[in-house]
Amino acid sequence: MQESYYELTISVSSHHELFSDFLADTIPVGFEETENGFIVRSEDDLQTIAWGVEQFAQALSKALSLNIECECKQQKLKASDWVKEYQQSIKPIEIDKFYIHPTWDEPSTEHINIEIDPALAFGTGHHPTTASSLRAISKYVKENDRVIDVGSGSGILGVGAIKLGASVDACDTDPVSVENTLENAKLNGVEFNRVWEGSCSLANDQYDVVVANIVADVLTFIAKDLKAALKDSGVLILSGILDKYEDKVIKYYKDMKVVQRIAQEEWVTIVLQKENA
Ligand SMILES: C[S@@+](CC[C@H](N)C(=O)[O-])C[C@H]1O[C@@H](n2cnc3c(N)ncnc32)[C@H](O)[C@@H]1O
Repeated sequence: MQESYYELTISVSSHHELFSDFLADTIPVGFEETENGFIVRSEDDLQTIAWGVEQFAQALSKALSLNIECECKQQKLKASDWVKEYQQSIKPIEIDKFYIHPTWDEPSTEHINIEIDPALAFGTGHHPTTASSLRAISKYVKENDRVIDVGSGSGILGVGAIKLGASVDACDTDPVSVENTLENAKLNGVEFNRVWEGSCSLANDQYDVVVANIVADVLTFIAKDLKAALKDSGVLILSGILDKYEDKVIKYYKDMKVVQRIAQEEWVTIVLQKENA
């Protein structure tokens, strides 16, 4: 990593969108949009870009017969180790039976450890929806259970269930998440029974525990599939629900009984069973 980098701050008095299009079309690096302009950062000197932006502002002012003010200021800044700073911000977290720790931290001797590489994907256990799903898994998943993690993301929930002795399938509509699920399983020295790209409509089994930490709307769209994947005695864990949408989601599961509700911040996780279970 270089010891310093250049930061170009561009302020424009109007026509923000046209400047944004110009930058997107002409500069080889990304940029940040601010309230009155843009910030460009690069390890290379950005004077040429500053010159180009000023020329564009002049041409635009002329074409529109307006006075569009544009100021470009470049500074050379000392680079800090962003990766290290980010890593230090991710702390291990204890969730009931589980201890979720980044690869660079020591495991616990008293918990079931889940190792995570936060560079991989969503799902470090720090988000309330993941944390409360893990609480529910900790309580309801038993040894030899068949479990499916629908919307597996990093695979953290499925990995937790495998470590409790379950045989676990996982699926996600996002191919990158599918890869991350497999990578995190490897990192934790465990194996999923089956992992696929897509949703639980492609499951060819019924499960003792179905867990889906997705958003409220999706939980309503796939309600039928989630219920079909559940054994009669099974437990369905729904998470990713903002409390304001809880009633809306529950309407799609009114043939089931709520056996537990876990609220954390503005999020709720609902645990359901079939009425006759
Ligand atoms: C909020 S993340 C949860 C990740 C992980 N299970 C956790 O608890 O941290 C939701 C995941 O659901 C996936 N997803 C969205 N819609 C889906 C669907 N219909 N079926 C399966 N997965 C879906 C997304 O790609 C995303 O990876």
